[in-house]
Amino acid sequence: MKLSLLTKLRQQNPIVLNISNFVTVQDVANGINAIGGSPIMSEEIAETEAMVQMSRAVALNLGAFTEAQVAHIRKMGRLANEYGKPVILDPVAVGAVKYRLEVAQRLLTDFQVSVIRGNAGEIAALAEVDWAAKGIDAGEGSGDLVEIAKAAASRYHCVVILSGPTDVISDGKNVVKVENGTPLFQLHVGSGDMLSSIVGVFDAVADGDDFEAAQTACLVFAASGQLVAEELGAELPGTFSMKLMDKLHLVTEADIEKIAKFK
Ligand SMILES: Nc1ncnc2c1ncn2[C@@H]1O[C@H](COP(=O)(O)OP(=O)(O)O)[C@@H](O)[C@H]1O
Ligand SMILES: Cc1ncsc1CCOP(=O)(O)O
Ligand SMILES: [Mg+2]
Repeated sequence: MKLSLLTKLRQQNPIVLNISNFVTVQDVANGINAIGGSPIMSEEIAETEAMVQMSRAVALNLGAFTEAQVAHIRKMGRLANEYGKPVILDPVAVGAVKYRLEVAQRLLTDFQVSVIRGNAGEIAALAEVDWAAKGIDAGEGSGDLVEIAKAAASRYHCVVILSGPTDVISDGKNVVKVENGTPLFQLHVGSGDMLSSIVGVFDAVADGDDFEAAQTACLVFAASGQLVAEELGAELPGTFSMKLMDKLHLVTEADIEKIAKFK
């Protein structure tokens, strides 16, 4: 775990390029901004090369794409590989819709991703493990989360974050579990999307260490939410999302160290 990445990213304010979905785009942009990165979103394929060149990481969210956007996503992924920029993929609802899974799997053969971040239902689908995903949510399953994360990481040759009550992060061999968080995350649509793009901010300054970037982003994000929930002391999803943005901006390495729970 490399908490110093938090200070480093705030000093460097890296640009992170995003393909977002129309549901959570505002949260994702502000989440990147609040933690200390500089977000940019794009919907025009003609500007892809310039966008990738000026960015330090690329976060591709498959939350609500059209067929035309798949070509844009493919071009962005390939250019990111060409220019050596880390790519984060969020495979939203691939466990619930076969078409989405097929598109995600095709994209994963078109370019190399650095990190895949999804919930249990999404990562199980990519690893081809039986699981009953429910829409954008993890759903129900009985598989071993560590084995599922490891299998997906080995299969796609990247780091995998299987998020949930415990975040499981694996590079296919090594595994780290982050146990911080709050169930309030589940009451805010866009928590996962924010995390995926924030992984991009950490990876932008991690000098190629995707595994460290992924772990640290998970810890900072989950611990920030936990701190907000503890301060709130009540189940208030609207206030939670507002205060989460404040906390992402204000949280320090020392605040996180005090409550960090990982192994
Ligand atoms: N029940 C929970 N308890 C603690 N943290 C949680 C819980 N559910 C989700 N989280 C946290 O919420 C964030 C988003 O993860 P997740 O809900 O799995 O993504 P998605 O929104 O894509 O389904 C992660 O930081 C994760 O650790
Ligand atoms: C509701 C919804 N529908 C398509 S994408 C999306 C948002 C998913 O956000 P998250 O996975 O972060 O909860
Ligand atoms: Mg999600």
